[in-house]
Amino acid sequence: MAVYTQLSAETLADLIAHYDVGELVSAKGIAEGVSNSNWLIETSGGEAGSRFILTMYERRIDVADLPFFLGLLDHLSAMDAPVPRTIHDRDGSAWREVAGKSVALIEFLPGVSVDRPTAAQAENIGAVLAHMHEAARNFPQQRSNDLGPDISASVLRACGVDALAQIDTKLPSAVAEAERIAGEWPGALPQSVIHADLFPDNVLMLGDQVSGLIDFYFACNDMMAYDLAVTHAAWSFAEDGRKYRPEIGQALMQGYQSVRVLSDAEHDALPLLAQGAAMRFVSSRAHDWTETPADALVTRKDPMDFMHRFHFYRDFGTEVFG
Ligand SMILES: Nc1ncnc2c1ncn2[C@@H]1O[C@H](COP(=O)(O)OP(=O)(O)OP(=O)(O)O)[C@@H](O)[C@H]1O
Ligand SMILES: N[C@@H](CCO)C(=O)O
Repeated sequence: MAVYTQLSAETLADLIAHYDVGELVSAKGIAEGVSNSNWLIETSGGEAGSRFILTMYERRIDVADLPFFLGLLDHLSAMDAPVPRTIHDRDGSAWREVAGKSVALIEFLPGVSVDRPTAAQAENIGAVLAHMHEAARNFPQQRSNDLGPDISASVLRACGVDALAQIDTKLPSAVAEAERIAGEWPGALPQSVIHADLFPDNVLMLGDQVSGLIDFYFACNDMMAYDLAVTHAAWSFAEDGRKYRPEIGQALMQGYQSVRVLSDAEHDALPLLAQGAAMRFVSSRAHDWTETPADALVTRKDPMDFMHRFHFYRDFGTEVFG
């Protein structure tokens, strides 16, 4: 389910008429995703092509952040990173208002999201992530990370021990662990703009090669090694989310370092950064779980998958990152 707002054919045709992309031919709602409404748009064609993604920003995203998110896509695509560029309307704007909400027309990229990555795919995603970090370094806009380790701890505290225990009796221990991580968090590792949510469903692939990085709506200025840790936590575990796949984790690290070699300080911080990355998803998933009724149309994501990953990094992180 990810079309929250119904738009009539006339409204969509009026909207598309503001862009130099030809006339609207078809618009199909996209089922994947939970945050925004998305449509696959086909037009009779223009310089920018004939297939696009139309995204309507529904919730969570602060409209004041759109210049950062959409400007970042344009910056990265101009640097040849595999990210969709935004299509600007005839007045030069990267977003418009429809039905009281902001919308953006975005380049359609080919490719599919993989459920079970191979080592070759993981190696390529590592290399593409490092290229993206390098390409984003001179992006002029700033956005702070509003889901850092302090926030994970305060979100978990706000959920409350009772609510956490109702999800799983082992979940309340996350509060003290999140506070410890926040207290030990490194301060001065190299930064760039990071994706911060590079899960397999946010990567499009053609064979072994990444054809698109999408969903930059958590992007922010933060430590590059933290983004690598997020990606490691998101990619290197089997389908049930809990069994480490060493060949994937190793290939990801190798791919990343084939483009950008980590400093000793970054390397030494990885076990802690990976614990913080896992805890970021424990906290947001626990928060969403307590806010979403069990019978809601949106499937709730299990915070315990990432609690297992957190334990793994806490107990074996030094070994895993060598
Ligand atoms: N530029 C693109 N090119 C091709 N397909 C895309 C593109 N952007 C999005 N999609 C498709 O639309 C789906 C939903 O997009 P996305 O993941 O950004 O949704 P969302 O609701 O904004 O985010 P979330 O995953 O956080 O809920 C993706 O799974 C992908 O199939
Ligand atoms: N990718 C995240 C959702 C966005 O915060 C998760 O799987 O929990």
